[in-house]
Amino acid sequence: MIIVIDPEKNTRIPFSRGILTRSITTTGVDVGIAYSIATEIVKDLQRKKIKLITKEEIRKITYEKLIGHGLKDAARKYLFWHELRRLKYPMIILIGGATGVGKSTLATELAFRLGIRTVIGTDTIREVMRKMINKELLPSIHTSSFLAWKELKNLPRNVDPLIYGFETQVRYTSVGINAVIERSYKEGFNTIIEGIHLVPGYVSLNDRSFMYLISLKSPDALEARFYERAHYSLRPAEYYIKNIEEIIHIQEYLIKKAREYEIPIIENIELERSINNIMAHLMEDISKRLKERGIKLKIE
Ligand SMILES: Nc1ncnc2c1ncn2[C@@H]1O[C@H](COP(=O)(O)OP(=O)(O)O)[C@@H](O)[C@H]1O
Ligand SMILES: O=C(O)[C@@H](COP(=O)(O)O)OP(=O)(O)O
Repeated sequence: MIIVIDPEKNTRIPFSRGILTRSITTTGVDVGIAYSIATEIVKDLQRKKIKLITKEEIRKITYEKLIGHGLKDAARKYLFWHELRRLKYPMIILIGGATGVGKSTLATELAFRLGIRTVIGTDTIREVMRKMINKELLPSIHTSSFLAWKELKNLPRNVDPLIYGFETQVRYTSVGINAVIERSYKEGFNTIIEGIHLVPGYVSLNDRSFMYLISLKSPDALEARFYERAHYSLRPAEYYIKNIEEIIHIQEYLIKKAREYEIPIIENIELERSINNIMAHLMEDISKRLKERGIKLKIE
């Protein structure tokens, strides 16, 4: 067995090909290729009869292996994410978008790639609020976001009822969301929050938060996602398809808001591409913020 030592933390853990594969996938390299590179590294270590290795040495070997495979860009990205981990740079990643566009799928995959352990859905935050504030007191949070308008009495004149109802639910849910953001910020831990209630202008952004809006413009593709989701969850596709016009109208509103607040919009057609797109944005955004703070990464 090969043991990995971390002289800084004074820890010893068994070498895991899975962990190494995951760290290589942060660069956007296909998981199959990442696995075979990790396997090559293991074989090299075994051939050289290495029993103890430091994390720093693994980093160097992996970087060189990526270069050796002609993956120069991936090698640079690999070093970037490792440097960031060393800097202990906390991130709050916010993934917004209409229902069914793929937010929770992307958030889970992103968490896996970045080794982030906390993923919170705004649906869960809304659910907690529902238990605390009953339907009579706050009807707008006790239904789906696209039906909230039906719960409101005395709708103001000259407003779009659907958007007014949606914004009302968002305004209340944002109280809980912003509390989670503040807590993550204060504690300095990595968090991913995903959900329809993350709306620019309502969600509080700070120097550690990175927001992206996920879209899926084709109604047919969105419909297919609802059927796909119904295979493994109890959320019936028909319920969402019946309301698809409202859902698409909310998506248009979210896209408008994202443009207004300069939030990157990621069209989620293919999962792998969307993830790589978000990772590329993140890398660029983080580098920019580090530069503004006068922090230089070793790789630059
Ligand atoms: N890029 C994608 N390509 C194909 N299917 C996807 C993609 N992203 C998500 N899905 C599927 O679409 C469905 C809805 O995704 P989900 O993550 O639950 O959406 P949301 O959290 O935005 O409501 C899920 O069954 C998911 O597996
Ligand atoms: O309110 C809404 O529009 C959806 C959002 O959920 P996501 O699909 O965005 O997670 O919640 P639901 O009514 O299905 O509990």
